[in-house]
Amino acid sequence: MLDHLTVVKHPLVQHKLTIMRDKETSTAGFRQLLREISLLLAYEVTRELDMTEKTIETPMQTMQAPTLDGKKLALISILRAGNGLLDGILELIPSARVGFVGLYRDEETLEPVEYYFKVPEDLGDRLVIAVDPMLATGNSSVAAIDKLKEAGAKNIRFLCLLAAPEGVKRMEEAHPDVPIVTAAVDEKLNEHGYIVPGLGDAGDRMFGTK
Ligand SMILES: O=P(O)(O)OC[C@H]1O[C@H](OP(=O)(O)OP(=O)(O)O)[C@H](O)[C@@H]1O
Ligand SMILES: O=c1cc[nH]c(=O)[nH]1
Ligand SMILES: [Mg+2]
Repeated sequence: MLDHLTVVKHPLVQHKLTIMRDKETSTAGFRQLLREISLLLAYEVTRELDMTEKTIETPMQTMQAPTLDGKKLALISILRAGNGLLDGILELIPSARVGFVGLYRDEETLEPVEYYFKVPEDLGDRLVIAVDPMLATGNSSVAAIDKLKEAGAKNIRFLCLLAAPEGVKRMEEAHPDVPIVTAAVDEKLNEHGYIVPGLGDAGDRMFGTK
């Protein structure tokens, strides 16, 4: 089992995150860095996968070699910012199945509003990795994981870039069975529900919408 919370302290992750936080970093730079960092975070969130062995012929001899066991895993992007993590991880795990949960946060209530849901049918048979760069109040990720469980998912991990302590606590209470992997846990949320020091609105910075 992964720990309930894993903070990835790898120097490359921390260096790239610092550039992403910088408000002078361009949209193109932010998007590229998110892609790069997602590969490193994917390495951590895919620890402890079930393995088996198969017989192969190397050019030298026959051997029993390790290989991943079970069905292909399912990556679930929490739209829209989740797509920034998804693209990089798909380079590493090209055969993964992919689903989408469309949610946006009402700016007044901070409650998630759902607008789309499409996931692979047999989620219950797969390891499910839900991705969203930001875990702030936790309202969006808790709602997305509620929906994934309703759709049958049993073995879920959550990958984000940046978390607030409030969001980590909320996830621990609502979904204690879901390990979280993140690059950093920041100080707190501000009065508008934004992570501080944070990096601003991940979706807007990634897509240049503000
Ligand atoms: O933990 P929470 O308080 O729920 O906040 C986190 C959510 O907010 C952002 O999405 P946003 O609503 O801005 O939508 P977007 O991805 O379309 O920009 C972010 O990508 C998370 O989904
Ligand atoms: O700081 C925050 C909080 C929620 N969503 C974001 O994109 N950033
Ligand atoms: Mg946004």
